[in-house]
Amino acid sequence: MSVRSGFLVAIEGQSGVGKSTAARLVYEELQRLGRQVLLTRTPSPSKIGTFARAETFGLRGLELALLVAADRYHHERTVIRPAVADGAIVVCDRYLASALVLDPFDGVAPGLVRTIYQRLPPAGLTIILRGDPEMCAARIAARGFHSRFHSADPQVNERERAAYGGVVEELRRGGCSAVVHEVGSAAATTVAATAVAHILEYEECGP
Ligand SMILES: Nc1ncnc2c1ncn2[C@@H]1O[C@H](COP(=O)(O)OP(=O)(O)O)[C@@H](O)[C@H]1O
Ligand SMILES: Cc1cn([C@H]2C[C@H](O)[C@@H](COP(=O)(O)OP(=O)(O)O)O2)c(=O)[nH]c1=O
Repeated sequence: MSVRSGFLVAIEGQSGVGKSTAARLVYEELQRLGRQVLLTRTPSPSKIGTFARAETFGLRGLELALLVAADRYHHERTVIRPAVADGAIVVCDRYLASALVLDPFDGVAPGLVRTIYQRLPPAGLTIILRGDPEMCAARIAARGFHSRFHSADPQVNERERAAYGGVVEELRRGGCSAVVHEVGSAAATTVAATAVAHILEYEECGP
């Protein structure tokens, strides 16, 4: 049986659904299973990504979308691609789906977003976490706001939830395996265990 080695897994979904928490637990579990694994995120920890993250109140629309896109292209070329080539499973908190969802919310025409990202290599696997908007909004309120994209309004969160659902087929057409996981009221470790199961299944279906 052939097994994939070296691929990118994107963790996506509504604000507050638990992406960062799940990504960290997935990273730890894959390490425990003996995999070579890199945990990262976009906007990335690079200078461009750090600037983009810090400036969601100062920059908006196309300005911010292009900055975030520049960071994604740079991070893919300089960090993700080399790690994948080296055989690592790269777990990335937010990737293409976040742009497809968030940029239009910020007033960038959906067609333009697709054009901007035309040359970005797709993730091998995208795991979209979906949760109850009331629960996600309450978590954001409890965690605090550090971005213009964070809202404690469940209606805003519901819009995000719906928009992520709306890009699943498009990701698949782009060559990415995309799965949706409803987190319900599961503990973070349970959410991560499901994500790991998806990753191991994807790994087995290689190359
Ligand atoms: N399964 C879970 N159950 C309860 N709380 C969670 C769960 N996953 C994450 N959290 C908490 O919810 C908040 C948002 O999680 P986070 O991982 O930052 O979400 P995201 O990255 O999707 O915005 C954090 O305070 C985190 O500790
Ligand atoms: C326009 C745009 C913004 N962002 C913003 C929205 C997020 O608030 C921020 C990422 O910061 P992050 O701290 O990861 O947010 P969250 O806690 O919701 O995961 O970057 C993107 O990730 N992608 C985009 O395409």
